[in-house]
Amino acid sequence: MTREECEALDAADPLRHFRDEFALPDGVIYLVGNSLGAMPKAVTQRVATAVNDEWANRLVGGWNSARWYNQPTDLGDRIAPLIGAGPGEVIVGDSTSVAIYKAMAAAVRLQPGRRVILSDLANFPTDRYIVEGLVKGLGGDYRIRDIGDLDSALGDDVAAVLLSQVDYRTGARRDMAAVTARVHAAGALMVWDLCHSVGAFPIEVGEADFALGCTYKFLNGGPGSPAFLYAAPRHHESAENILSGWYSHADPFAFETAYRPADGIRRFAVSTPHVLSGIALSAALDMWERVDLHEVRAKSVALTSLFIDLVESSCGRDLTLASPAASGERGSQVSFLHDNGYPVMRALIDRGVHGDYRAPKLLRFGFAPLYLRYVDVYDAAATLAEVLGKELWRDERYAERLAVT
Ligand SMILES: Cc1ncc(COP(=O)(O)O)c(C=O)c1O
Ligand SMILES: Nc1c(O)cccc1C(=O)C[C@H](N)C(=O)O
Repeated sequence: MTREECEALDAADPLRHFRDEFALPDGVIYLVGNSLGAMPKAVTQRVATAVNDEWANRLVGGWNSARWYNQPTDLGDRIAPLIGAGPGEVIVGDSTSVAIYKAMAAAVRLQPGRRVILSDLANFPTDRYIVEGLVKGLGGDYRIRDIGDLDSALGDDVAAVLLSQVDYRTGARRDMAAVTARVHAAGALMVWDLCHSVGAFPIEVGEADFALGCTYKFLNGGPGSPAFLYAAPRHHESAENILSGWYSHADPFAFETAYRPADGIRRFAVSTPHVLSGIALSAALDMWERVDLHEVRAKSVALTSLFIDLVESSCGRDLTLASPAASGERGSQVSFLHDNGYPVMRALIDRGVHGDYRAPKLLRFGFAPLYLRYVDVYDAAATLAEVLGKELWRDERYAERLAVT
């Protein structure tokens, strides 16, 4: 494909108008929307209003008049359609790690007599660390088993399974419905981490028991924006929130001495919402209400396929594709292996192409269809070919490790 052909694709792109809604620095091709999404311009005004009007003038009254108190469920209801859930099924707050803790604790305690949690060693480390902490906290004879081959790992001792739909390293995408059905057939509950899925393509939570994810990647909620947690309605009455803070109480402002869980999804809240972070997220969700996720998926497949084709034809000898070659098996990212992945990525970023590096050898590129153009993909592949072809990464400046990679 030529650059002119990419320009023609951009001109015909049904999502092209969304790019103007983002603040993007000049000269940057941003391929890290799978880590921290770009900022929707509308956030500036929305946060300014929240601070200067709602906080400054309404003071504590803002909990009622600005609906800060309702933010966890208001935002949850707006995220629900993005994951195929309904109103009253999603709550927003805390971080993904905290949501994992709550979901896994609830799932395990719904399964008396089963003591094994299946966890994927390749999952993002926090998922694993949180489950290890939970097992210690629960005491008794709870234990973790690595998934490896799912069918052999499933048995009548398995209480719950935790998996990411999209692998953070390779971008490989699992079939949620098929996996959930296999887990249920073995009598276990299914908990999905949707961090790398939400906003990247349409999701159907379907029969899943719990699902959670962050809002700062493809949803563009901003650094540290709150996480979401879905609980299937069939569990609302019986599941327990291990972090039984006052926001999960049936009547928080009754200040009762005894804990009584709220009905519905509110029982999975914990405490005071991070209101300003939620406000930034709400501005991003205003935009998502106008987005067709099927168009997002179609463009994501086209962008990732184009990038793979261009990179393999220009510098295929230097790199090994770590993502699935079949587009149906990928999320919205492409990863390549290179022995000197870290300095290669630093050299790329220095030339305006922002991807990220995951130890030990991975170059990772995320494709956010709302603000990326086909020409960006073309130019990014050309810059990568130049960095590799001229060995521009062999510069001592690129060896220094930054704290966040
Ligand atoms: C799959 C996955 N789970 C969880 C997290 C992060 O969790 P938290 O938002 O709690 O830092 C990330 C990325 O940071 C992730 O990629
Ligand atoms: N959550 C992050 C952070 O607090 C600092 C830097 C990066 C992140 C990320 O989100 C990384 C991302 N989950 C990953 O897939 O590697």
